Amino acid sequence: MLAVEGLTCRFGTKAAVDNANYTIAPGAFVGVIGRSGAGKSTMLRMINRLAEPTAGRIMFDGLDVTALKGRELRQWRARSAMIFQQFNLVGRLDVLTNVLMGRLSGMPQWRSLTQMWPDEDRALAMSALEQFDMAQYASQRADQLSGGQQQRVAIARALVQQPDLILADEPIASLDPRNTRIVMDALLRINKHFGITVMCNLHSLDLARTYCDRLIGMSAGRVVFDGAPAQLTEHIARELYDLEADEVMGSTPIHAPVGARVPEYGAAAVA
Ligand SMILES: Nc1ncnc2c1ncn2[C@@H]1O[C@H](COP(=O)(O)OP(=O)(O)OP(=O)(O)O)[C@@H](O)[C@H]1O
Repeated sequence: MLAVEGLTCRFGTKAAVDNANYTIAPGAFVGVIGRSGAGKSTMLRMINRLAEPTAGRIMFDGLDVTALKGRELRQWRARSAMIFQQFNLVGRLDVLTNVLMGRLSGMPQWRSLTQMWPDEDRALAMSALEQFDMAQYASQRADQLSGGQQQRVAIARALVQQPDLILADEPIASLDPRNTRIVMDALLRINKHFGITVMCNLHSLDLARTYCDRLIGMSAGRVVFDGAPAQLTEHIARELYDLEADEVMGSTPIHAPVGARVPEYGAAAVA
């Protein structure tokens, strides 16, 4: 269980996140929504401790995440895998090595320097690539892949960290509609098949409604909505997004049944 208590992050006088309070049960798929600048990235980055809270606490299963330092903080970062809009792969390295990077935190430093990966780690990494139909690209340089493929490699890397929590910061922001769907399906698969909690920042309300079982709506740093997608009325959505409402609510519904559907092995294969 993740518990956020009075969580605040100020940059100068401005509160990017202002007194956020919520709990997230294991296995949830939570969408963090809101217009640009609402504080979504800062919220996720604080949970991973990439951004330092100014006040408040983050608790995870009794662990005070806000107090962690050194090795314990590195362990927490492995348990709360981040996925970024720009994938953050090492372009000149092959796909398999990029995925194996997700195993680094559990490895002695001398071994990580030699890049002599244990067989079981290689097997785990290949299996993660297979989950997202990327195994055939294992020996290819990461920078030769399309954006959607790169993001699937990043998701495979997150998966081999064997995290408790995946924090995805606008993971589809630079993808076309087809790859958006493939990547969101990959996250849904991780969530439903492996039971890993997912928190995902999304600009598109349509996507958030389609994939998430709970939405946290932010505006000017504050949590102004917290509930099931069905509870987010058009009226609240318009308040949340203001002038951006028409843009994010879209005109074409995305036909993916909410919640229960888990993409089959290979469903993401059509890249
Ligand atoms: N390192 C920083 N220094 C100063 N201000 C920052 C910093 N990071 C974020 N902010 C400010 O905090 C506010 C929230 O930013 P944040 O990136 O968390 O919002 P967001 O909802 O993720 O927006 P977007 O969807 O555009 O990424 C913004 O006003 C932003 O300018």
